Amino acid sequence: MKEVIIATKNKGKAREFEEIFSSRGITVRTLLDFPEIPEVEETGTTFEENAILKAEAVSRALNKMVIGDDSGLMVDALDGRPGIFSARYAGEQKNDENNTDKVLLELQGVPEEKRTARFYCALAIAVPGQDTKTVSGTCEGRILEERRGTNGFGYDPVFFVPEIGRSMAELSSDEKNKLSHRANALKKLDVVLDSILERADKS
Ligand SMILES: O=c1[nH]c(=O)c2ncn([C@@H]3O[C@H](COP(=O)(O)OP(=O)(O)OP(=O)(O)O)[C@@H](O)[C@H]3O)c2[nH]1
Ligand SMILES: [Mg+2]
Repeated sequence: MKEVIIATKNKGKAREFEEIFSSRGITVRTLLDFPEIPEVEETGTTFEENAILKAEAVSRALNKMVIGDDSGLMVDALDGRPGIFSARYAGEQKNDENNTDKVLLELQGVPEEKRTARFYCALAIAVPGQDTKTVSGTCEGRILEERRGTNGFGYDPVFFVPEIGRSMAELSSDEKNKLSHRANALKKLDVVLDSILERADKS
């Protein structure tokens, strides 16, 4: 059985990785399956550094191949914020609801053409005894003035995808998984991942 471990506790991310990998016959496990692994501190200054921290810490703990995902929203009118702080943007009150409210508040009065933004996803793949590799993917869009749709997670309800004319939370999971920052990053990991999984299958 092919299996991939993702170093995440985020249920929204976990679901997307499961959706993407299940169509290829790969089972996904996440930190929700390994509650004994301690929290990894995200002390990096870039998405890539944080993805590496998560992937390597969990790979060391389990002695297995592990993928780390560090991702977030970058709003041009906010000089790229919330960026790597996307999950903790509302400080002590951090959660998807409050983080999104904070972005909407900060963008009050900013006209549509200046509300451009992108989602960014860095993935790190850590394999015992090998150098860790990173890839990244983006998805361009713009921040709406209010929420639209209930699918997805995080900032999805306020992230408008121009090429499709709907918010990310109005897309089905299949639609999101074709164009998201996470999907775009994963495409770049495919070749590496396939060869690792082939080898694991034979051993
Ligand atoms: O609307 C969204 N659609 C997405 O597709 C998406 N991907 C990331 N994000 C935001 O960025 C933070 C990641 O921060 P993050 O990489 O540190 O993850 P996290 O702390 O939630 O979990 P973990 O993987 O670290 O355990 C998340 O919490 C979200 O707020 C997204 N928002
Ligand atoms: Mg995190």
